[in-house]
Amino acid sequence: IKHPLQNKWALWFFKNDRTKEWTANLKLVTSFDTVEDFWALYNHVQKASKLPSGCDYSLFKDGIQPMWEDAQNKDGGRWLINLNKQQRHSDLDNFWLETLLCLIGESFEEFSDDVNGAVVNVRNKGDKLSLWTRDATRPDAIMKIGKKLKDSLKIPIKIAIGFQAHTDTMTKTGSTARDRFRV
Ligand SMILES: CN(C)c1nc(=O)c2c([nH]1)N([C@@H]1O[C@H](COP(=O)(O)OP(=O)(O)O)[C@@H](O)[C@H]1O)CN2C
Repeated sequence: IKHPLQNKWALWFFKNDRTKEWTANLKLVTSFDTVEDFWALYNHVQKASKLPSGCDYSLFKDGIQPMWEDAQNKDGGRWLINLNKQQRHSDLDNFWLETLLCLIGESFEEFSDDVNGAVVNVRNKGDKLSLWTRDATRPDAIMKIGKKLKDSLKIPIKIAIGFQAHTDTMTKTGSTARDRFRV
């Protein structure tokens, strides 16, 4: 028999078609709840580093849509990791796989229930990887999750990553919303 995961997860794909509105470009690929089905899917789809610019992958718990407006995301936020252009070759795919394994492996332990999913944005200006949590007012959960993510991706201590509330990101004017937390 297959090895069951603690949660059921859904992989979403976003392809930037400027003639359509944002939500129309977001498609559910499939969901899975066993280790074997995760690997079958992971080995089947294109690597993030090979996607055209403007595309995203999202992996979210089944029932949560990878958008701010979802009831389970609206009060939350994201740990955001900005990659430089060289990192598309050196780190992007490893970081994304490591993040996927943290999600399906419930690596955030007692705070795994705060984790809703993760997004990788493939962009010419620099790729981004983010981990979305459900409540931006839970510093203990958010800080533990951020530290664990940073450790798992082996991001150097001196490189700071920030957590932004989705309400700030939605209404931001500049490039990135303000950090509520930093590790
Ligand atoms: C329901 N709804 C419309 C809606 N709901 C959403 O949840 C949501 C959006 N819209 N997003 C739209 O994409 C633009 C690029 O964001 P980006 O994160 O791809 O980053 P870049 O600017 O392409 O680097 C955002 O500015 C926003 O327009 C992004 N987003 C998450």
